[in-house]
Amino acid sequence: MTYQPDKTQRQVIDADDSVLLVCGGAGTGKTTTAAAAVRAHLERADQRRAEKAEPGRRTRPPTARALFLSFSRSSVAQILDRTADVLGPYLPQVEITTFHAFAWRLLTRWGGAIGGAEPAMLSETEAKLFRVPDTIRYQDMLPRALDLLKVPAVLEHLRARWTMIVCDEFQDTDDRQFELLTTVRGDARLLLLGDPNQCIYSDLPGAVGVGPERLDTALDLPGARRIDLPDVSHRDPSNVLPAAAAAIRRREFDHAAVTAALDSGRLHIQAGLPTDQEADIVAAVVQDLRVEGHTVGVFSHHIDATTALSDQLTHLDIAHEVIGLPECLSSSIDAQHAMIRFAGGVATWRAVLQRLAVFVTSSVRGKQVPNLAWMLLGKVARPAALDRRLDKLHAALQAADPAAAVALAADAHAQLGLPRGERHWQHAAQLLQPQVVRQLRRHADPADALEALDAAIGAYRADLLTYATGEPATPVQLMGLYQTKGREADATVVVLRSNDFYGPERHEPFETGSRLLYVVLTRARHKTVALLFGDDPRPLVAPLAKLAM
Ligand SMILES: Nc1ncnc2c1ncn2[C@@H]1O[C@H](COP(=O)(O)OP(=O)(O)OP(=O)(O)O)[C@@H](O)[C@H]1O
Repeated sequence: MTYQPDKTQRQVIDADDSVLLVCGGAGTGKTTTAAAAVRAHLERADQRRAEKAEPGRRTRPPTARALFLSFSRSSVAQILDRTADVLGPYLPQVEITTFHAFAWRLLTRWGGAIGGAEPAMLSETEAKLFRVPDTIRYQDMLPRALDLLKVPAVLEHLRARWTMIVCDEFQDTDDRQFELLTTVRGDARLLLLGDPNQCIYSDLPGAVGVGPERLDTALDLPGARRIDLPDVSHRDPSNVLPAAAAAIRRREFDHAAVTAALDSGRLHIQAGLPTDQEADIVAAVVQDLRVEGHTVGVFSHHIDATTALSDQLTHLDIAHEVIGLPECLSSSIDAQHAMIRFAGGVATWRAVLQRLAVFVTSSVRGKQVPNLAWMLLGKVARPAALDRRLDKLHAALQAADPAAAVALAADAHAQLGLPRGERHWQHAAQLLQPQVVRQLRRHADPADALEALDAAIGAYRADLLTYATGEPATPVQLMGLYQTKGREADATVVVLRSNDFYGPERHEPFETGSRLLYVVLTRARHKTVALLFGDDPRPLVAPLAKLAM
């Protein structure tokens, strides 16, 4: 459907307030309208610029630019996808990024100003396995960026850069993100998009200051005004799914809106499903939805479940993408890259084993390092079969040149019999192959090619870890429940298991957990299938099981 703003959306687009808070339920058009408002702002700035460029004037004011800040890589990818048409020719004047990618960019560009060396990023998995001095972890980025903003020249430069800043999912900003936003802003207009009913990060560890009251903080800023979008979903204009999701958020499971959604088949619930057949059952549902011609979002709580399902879909030949496991993908790239470097004589075998250990650790969930990772690092005895497979890979790589090593590295997951993350490994191979070919073509000396490859991969890796890179749009996308914010698909499959952990809430009304359910149940344009595995559903979702067919 083409975007035709309604009356209230038009007010947002035409507004010129210094701080505008736009609130609305799921699918009411906050993000799309913000893109239209950015375009209108840039058009007005262009017009003023043209007026000032009268004959005789030597200098023109600089081109206006806008910054669009969001939380996750997945939201950024979808914002780009959904707003490209609305922004039209103004797209190049809009920087769309995540808070962490923004902080990382500041640190790499200006970090020297606060006395740091060129920063190197350490992933959470690497931090579990190795101690590396002078590295930055994900959670260090925002505090370090805020330190950097104390340098007057840096702040002055940034404040001159944007005349409008949009913050999507504003209800989930923590204290540091809010400080970053209000500090870099200078005189720029702020457009803040929020929905208190979608505040889902308040119980996450380290989420200081996250809560629906963040919206009041915005209204305390000088010149702030609030506009509420009408409670009409443009995602599902029948409003059947949003109304049912709203009733479920309020824990009114016997509400007429829920019954209507079930009777119309737009909401379909199955419960008591056998846990040991999860991947098969979900894959079959996805296959049926694809046959009906739907794009599908599959939401599940555990990374390990997502990875197993991904492997199952790969075997069924269903094209899909796993969203939000960037560490698993970046560590696949690193491990294969290390193998290519080993074949080129510039990395040790130990480096290959280290990178494999990081990959194995990042493909499982939880704090525990898997035994296989310790085996690869030589801290625990290896079974003879693993030793044999490693020796075979070692010999094959030693005999290969970098071009041949790419194929060996792509095959190494299967050859070594690694238990998880096959899809990521394949994806990494697809990304690496053209890079290696390009660098070998450009540089006659393979050593130069490998050096250029290092630089290209370093940049890509940082993008993945800061959620700056969007994923290709595939018809089936798998993601965690917390990554569903801002997303939409024709149909969604929500996988709920008896052993899922939905945070510290123990009793009704499950305020935060119910907001998560609301987000998850409002992503579909046409149909949502909820699949409950196991006989003992968590209290948060147990009433859904009672509604099962
Ligand atoms: N006026 C409109 N006319 C047609 N389509 C619209 C209109 N407003 C929004 N849409 C479409 O509705 C869908 C939901 O819009 P959008 O993602 O902007 O909503 P949102 O409020 O940001 O949602 P959420 O909070 O659930 O992420 C998008 O596909 C968007 O293109």
